[in-house]
Amino acid sequence: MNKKAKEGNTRKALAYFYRYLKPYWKGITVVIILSLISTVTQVLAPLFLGQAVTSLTSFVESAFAGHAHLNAFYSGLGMMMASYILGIIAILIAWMVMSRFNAYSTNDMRENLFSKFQRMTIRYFDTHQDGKLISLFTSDLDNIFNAMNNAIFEIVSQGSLFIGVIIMMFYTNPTMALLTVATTPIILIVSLMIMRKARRRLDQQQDEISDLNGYINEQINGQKVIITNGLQKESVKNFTKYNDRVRSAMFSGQFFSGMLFPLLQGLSLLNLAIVIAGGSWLIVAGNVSQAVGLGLIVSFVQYSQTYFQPLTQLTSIYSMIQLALTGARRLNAVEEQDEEDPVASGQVLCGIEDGVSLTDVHFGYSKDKEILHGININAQKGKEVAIVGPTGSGKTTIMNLINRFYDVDAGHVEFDGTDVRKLTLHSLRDNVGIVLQNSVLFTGTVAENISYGKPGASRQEIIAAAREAQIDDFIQGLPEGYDTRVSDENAVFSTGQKQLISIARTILTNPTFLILDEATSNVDTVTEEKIQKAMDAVIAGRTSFVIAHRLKTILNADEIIVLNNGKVMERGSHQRLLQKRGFYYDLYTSQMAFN
Ligand SMILES: Nc1ncnc2c1ncn2[C@@H]1O[C@H](COP(=O)(O)OP(=O)(O)OP(=O)(O)O)[C@@H](O)[C@H]1O
Repeated sequence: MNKKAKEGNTRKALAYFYRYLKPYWKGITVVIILSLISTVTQVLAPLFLGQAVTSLTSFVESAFAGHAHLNAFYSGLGMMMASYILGIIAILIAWMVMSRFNAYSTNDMRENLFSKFQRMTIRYFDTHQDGKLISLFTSDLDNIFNAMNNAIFEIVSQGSLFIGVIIMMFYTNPTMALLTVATTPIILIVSLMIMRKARRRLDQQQDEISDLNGYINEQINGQKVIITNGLQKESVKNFTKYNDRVRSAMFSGQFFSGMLFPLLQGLSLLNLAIVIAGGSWLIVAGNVSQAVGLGLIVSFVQYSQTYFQPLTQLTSIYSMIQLALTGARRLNAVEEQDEEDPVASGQVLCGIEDGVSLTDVHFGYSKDKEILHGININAQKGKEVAIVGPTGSGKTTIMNLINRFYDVDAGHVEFDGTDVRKLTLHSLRDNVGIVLQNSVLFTGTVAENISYGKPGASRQEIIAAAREAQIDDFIQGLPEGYDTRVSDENAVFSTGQKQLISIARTILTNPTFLILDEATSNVDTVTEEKIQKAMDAVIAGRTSFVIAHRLKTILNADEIIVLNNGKVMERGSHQRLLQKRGFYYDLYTSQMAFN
C-alpha cells in the first residue's frame, strides 16, 4: 500500500470513529471536562508539595521558630492531598461515563455491521470466506472496544496532562522547565521512527489473523471431507503455516510497538538525574535560596515524572490504538461495500400472469470469464421447467439471475415481460420461493423453522405445510414434535429431512414462482421418494424452475432445458428428448445405468 492510500485509510478509520462517537458527544464532553479537572489537580499537587517543602525548610532554617512557615507547610500538604482526592473522584466518574458510551458505541458498530451484511450483495459473500467475516465481529470489534475503553481516556487525560504540566513547569521555573523538556526532540524522532515500523506490522498482524480465521472456519466446515480423505496431517500442516505467519506478524508488531514503553521509561529516569543536577546547580550558583532550591527539586522531580507519564502511557497503548485503527479501517471497508438496490420506486410484482423468461442472457461472475452464453428460456404461467446438465454447466447461475443475486451482463430476465431490474426487490423476493440444495435450519424449534418466511403462521398452517412436504410423520416422531429445538447438539436431521423442512417452509410462504434445487443426489431412496412427492406438491399449479441432478425427478416437467458449458444444448419434453438420442439421451441412459 502506498503512503497516500495509507493516509486515506487512516483518515477513513478516524472518520469511522467520529461517526460512531458523535451521538455520544455529551458523554465525551463530560469525560473531557473531568479529565481536565483531574489534570489540573495533578499539575497543582507538585506545586503544593514544593511549597510545603519550602515552608518546612524555612521552618527548620528559622530554628523551629517561624510558626507561619509551619502553618504554610500544613496548608501546602493539605492542598496537595485535596488535589489528589479531587483528581481521583473526577477520574472515577469519567471512567464510568466513558465505559457506558463505549459499550453503546461498539454496540452500534456491531449492529450496523450485522445489518449491513443483510443488505450486501451475494457477490460479497461468494468472494469472502466466512471466517474472515466473523473476524470482523470478534477480533476487529474487540480491538476497537479495548482501545476505546483505554485509549480514548488516556489520550484525553494524558494529552491535557502533558500540556498542563508544561505550562506549570514554565510558570514555576523556566530554567528547570527547559532542562526537563530538553531531551524531548530526540525522543520524538526516535518514537516516530519506531511507530512507523510498528504500524505497518500491526496492520499485517490483523490481516494474518483474518486469514487464519478464514482457514480455521473452512477446515471445521470441511472436517468430514478431511477425515474421509485422511488429510488431517495436511490440514494441521497448513494450519501451522497460517499460524506461523500470525506468530511472526504478531512478534514484529508487538516488538516494535512494545519497544517504545521501556525506552521512554529509561529516558524518564535519566531525565530525573538531569533535573536534580540542574536544581542543585541553581542552589550552588546562588541563583535561589536553599529552601526554594529544595522545593524546586522536589517539584520538578514530580513534574519530570508527570511530563514523561503521558509519553510513556501513550506509547504503551500505541499498539492498541493502531489495532483499533486497523479494525476501523476493515469495518469501514465493509460499510463501503455495494448494497443490493431495493428498486424502491420500481414496479411491484403481484403474482405472475404470463410467465418468466430469460432472453439472450449473457453472464459471467467476472468480466473476463463468461459463464452463460446467450440463454433463452421461457416458463409460462403454471408450467414446470427443468434445467439439467453436467456439473458446472450453469444451472445454479441461472437461478442466481432470476432471483437477482446477480444481474445479467446482457439480455433480459423478465417476469410478465418486465425486466427484473425494474421490479421492487421486495416484491420480487416475495413472489419467488427458493428451496436450496443445502437447506439450512436455524436455531429454534422445528415449527419456527417452518414458519421462518411467515412468522405469524398458525400451528395448523405449519402442520398442513409439513404434511404436504411429507415431513409431518417424522416431526411427530421427534421427542417434542414440532417444539423440538434445532441446535448443534441436536443435529438429528439428515440432508433430505432438512430439505423437506425447507420445502414445507416454502409451501407456507405460498410463492407464485418457485426455484427448486433438488437434493436427491445424496439421499436414500425412501427420502428421495418423499422429496419427489413434496416437490410435486409444492410445484403443483406454480410456475417453477427445477434444477435437477437426478433426471428421474423431472420426467413430468413441461419442458426440460439441457445445459452444457453455459449454452442450451437441447430442449423439449422427456419423451421428445429421448427420441432425439442426443445429449439428454446420453445423460439419462448413463444415470439409469447406476439405478
Ligand atoms: N460465485 C462464483 N464466482 C465465480 N464463479 C462461479 C461462482 N459460482 C459458480 N461459478 C462458476 O460458474 C460456473 C457454473 O456454475 P454453476 O454453479 O452455475 O453450475 P451448476 O450447473 O449449478 O453446477 P452443479 O450441478 O455442480 O451445482 C462454474 O464454472 C463455476 O465455477
